[in-house]
Amino acid sequence: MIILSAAQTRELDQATIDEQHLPSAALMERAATAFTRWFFGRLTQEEAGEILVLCGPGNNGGDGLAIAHLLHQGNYAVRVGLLPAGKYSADWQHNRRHLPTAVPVVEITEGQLPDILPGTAVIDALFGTGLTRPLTGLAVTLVAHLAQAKARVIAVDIPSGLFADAPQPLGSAVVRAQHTVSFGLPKLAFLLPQNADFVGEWHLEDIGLSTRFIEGAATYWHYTDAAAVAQTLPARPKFSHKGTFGHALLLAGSRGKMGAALLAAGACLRSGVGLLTAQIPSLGYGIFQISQPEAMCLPDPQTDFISELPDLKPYQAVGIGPGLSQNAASLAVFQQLLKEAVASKTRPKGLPLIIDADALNLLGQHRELLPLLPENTVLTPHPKEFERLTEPARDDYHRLELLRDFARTHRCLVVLKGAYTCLATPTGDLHFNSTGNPGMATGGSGDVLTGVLLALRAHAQLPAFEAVRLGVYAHGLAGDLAAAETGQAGLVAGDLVRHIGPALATLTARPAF
Ligand SMILES: NC(=O)C1=CN([C@@H]2O[C@H](COP(=O)(O)OP(=O)(O)OC[C@H]3O[C@@H](n4cnc5c(N)ncnc54)[C@H](OP(=O)(O)O)[C@@H]3O)[C@@H](O)[C@H]2O)[C@@H](O)CC1
Ligand SMILES: [K+]
Repeated sequence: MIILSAAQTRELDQATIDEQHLPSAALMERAATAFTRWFFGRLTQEEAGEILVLCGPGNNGGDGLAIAHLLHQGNYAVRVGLLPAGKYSADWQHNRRHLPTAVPVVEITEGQLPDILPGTAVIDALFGTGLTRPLTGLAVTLVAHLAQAKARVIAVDIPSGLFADAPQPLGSAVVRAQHTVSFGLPKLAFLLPQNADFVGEWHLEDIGLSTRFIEGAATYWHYTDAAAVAQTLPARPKFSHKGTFGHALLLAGSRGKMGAALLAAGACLRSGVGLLTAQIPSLGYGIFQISQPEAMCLPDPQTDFISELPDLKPYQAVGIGPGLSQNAASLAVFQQLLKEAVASKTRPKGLPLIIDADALNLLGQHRELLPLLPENTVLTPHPKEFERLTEPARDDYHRLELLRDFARTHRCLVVLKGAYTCLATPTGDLHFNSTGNPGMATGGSGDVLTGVLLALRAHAQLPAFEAVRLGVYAHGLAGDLAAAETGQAGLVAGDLVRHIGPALATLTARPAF
């Protein structure tokens, strides 16, 4: 799925109207019908009580009027509050004329704000994607009134006052919704932590927007849903052998952090790698061999950390970082790895690398190493690690700019971890992930991701970008499958390892018939 700017969303609406020869009020009717379908499925007449629909002067307000009409037809008790303005959109006027007189309508003024009892279901249709500036005057008073009333707020398309694709000035008034029911495509604003309190839980409703326009639209924002990754993992041919799926090398672990190495190794093995070798400090040799009998183990001469890089010839991908520690010896190993991973005659694209955790911190301290990264190297920072590689971000939108610039400049794949993990590519595209849950905010989740990505990058048939997008999605899906069993609070990283196989199974190609 793609994500469009507010301006492109307007073009999409227009393209749909033109292509399908629709009166524009008919598209609005579709939006209102989709919204009420969602609403009917969520709240009965008794649960909803008397609903208040707040309508602004544009098409978002027009949606609100059409929604009020449909709720009334559905025997819900509904009243409308209108935000007065100098001009109203044509479709707003159409829906205002057709609103049954049995629906009470009040024009809101500073002196006459609507009564809202705690728990009242309020539908926010004040402003949508046509917002051109922060709210002022009466709209600000109304937003504050709504917040104070402790209402249950459901936003139509987007919470009023929130820009769909850009930050609003600090302190701007924005409606805080518990639910946002949006049309067609997700909005960038929904995916950023700074907007979470405004957007609440968001839901997408299909209103039959022009697929031709969507397919041709130029955007670098993407949303990885199930359709984007379906059948990405090649099916295993009957006559395959362990060499078919690659031999991966993992450099991980130090005293007190052997768990990170074990989690990454377990995840790599469960993600279909042919062979896995792990270079680990020798103190972990026994526990590693017992816990991961399927992996081969190279004990480092050092007891507590890694100090040597093995011969890289046998390997199709290398993962470095989980639990590594940041001492001089690990830095030397990391530098050596980067020098040897560069493109050569035998490996024209360079050696696929996954760089995580302490290896990212080493990279942040030694940015002179950045030009050595082979093309399509995978970096998996969380926001703090990313900041160490670049600079502190002013806000979430600025962080996305930094992310995009970084991936383009260094021609690498950067996985910025968090809710809606964002994968930035060398071409400047940003892919937000749709799977995962807050239960995964627990120690070791990142180590598991490194293991998954290591296996998929070692796979000969998966191109770099497809491998990483698939791995990020499958990792989140494993988290969702695990949380269904353990609950979010009870989820630990080891549960992700147990569920990564079933997650990948749902994303495997079915043989053509
Ligand atoms: N197009 C379609 O067919 C479909 C559209 N759909 C729906 O329409 C929504 C988009 O509608 P929209 O473009 O009319 O924008 P919307 O946000 O309602 O209001 C803009 C108005 O507000 C004004 N204004 C702006 N900022 C302001 C501010 N801070 N303070 C005060 N005023 C401000 C602005 O006037 P301005 O002063 O900027 O000229 C303009 O008059 C979309 O979110 C979805 O819900 C669906 O029904 C599907 C079909
Ligand atoms: K709204």
